[in-house]
Amino acid sequence: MKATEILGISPIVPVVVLEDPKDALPLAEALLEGGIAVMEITLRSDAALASIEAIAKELPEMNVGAGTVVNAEQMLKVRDLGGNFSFSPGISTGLLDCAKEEGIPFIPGVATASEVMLAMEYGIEGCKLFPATAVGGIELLKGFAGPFGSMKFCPTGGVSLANMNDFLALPNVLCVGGSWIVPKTSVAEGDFSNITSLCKTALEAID
Ligand SMILES: O=C(O)C(=O)C[C@H](O)[C@H](O)COP(=O)(O)O
Repeated sequence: MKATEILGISPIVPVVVLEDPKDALPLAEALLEGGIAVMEITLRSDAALASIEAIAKELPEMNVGAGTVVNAEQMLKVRDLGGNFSFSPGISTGLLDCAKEEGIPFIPGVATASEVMLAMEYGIEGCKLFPATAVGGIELLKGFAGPFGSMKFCPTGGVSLANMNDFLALPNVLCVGGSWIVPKTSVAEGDFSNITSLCKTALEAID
C-alpha cells in the first residue's frame, strides 16, 4: 500500500503508546468497533513490537504500523513482524533509503520546506507534519500548499477534537494524527469501550 493510501484509510490516525502487549488486541478491536481501521503504535515502549506483531497476525482488517521509527533497523523489524507502515517524527536519508530499497510504506515527519523537498526527492507524496501546532499548524500548511501543491500531510502533535476540523478542512491534509483518541488511563484500566466512544465521537464531529 502506498503511504498516501494509508493516510486515506481514516481521517484520524490514533497514535498509541502501549505498555503491555496484552492490551494490543482489545485496543485494536475497540478502534475497529469505533470505525477506525488504522493505528500507529509508537516504538517508545518495550511492548510496541510485540503489539504490532500480534495485531498484524490476529486482526488483518486493522492496518497497523509503527510510529517513532528513528532508524532503518527499526523500520525493517517492523516490516518483518507484519507492520504495514512506518511513521517517523522526522526525516533522514537513512530511513528514506531503507524505505525505497525495501519498498516499505514510510511517512516521514517534516516541519520545514527543506524537509518537504527532501521527501519529494525520494518520491514521497504524504508526510506527517510534526509537531503540528508547535511548528505553525494551519498557517504552515497553507504556506506549504503554494510551492508543494501535490504534497499531502497528516498533522500530528497538538491535534485534538477541538482543532481537528481546522486541519481536515485544508486541501493538503488527508488525515490528522493524535493520541487523544487512546488515553493511556483508559488502556491501563482496560476501559476499551471508552476508546470506542472517543472514536465515534470524533468521527461524528468531523464537518
Ligand atoms: O512518536 C511519534 O512518531 C510522533 O510523531 C509523536 C506523536 O505523533 C505525538 O507525540 C502525538 O502527539 P499528541 O497527539 O499531541 O500526543
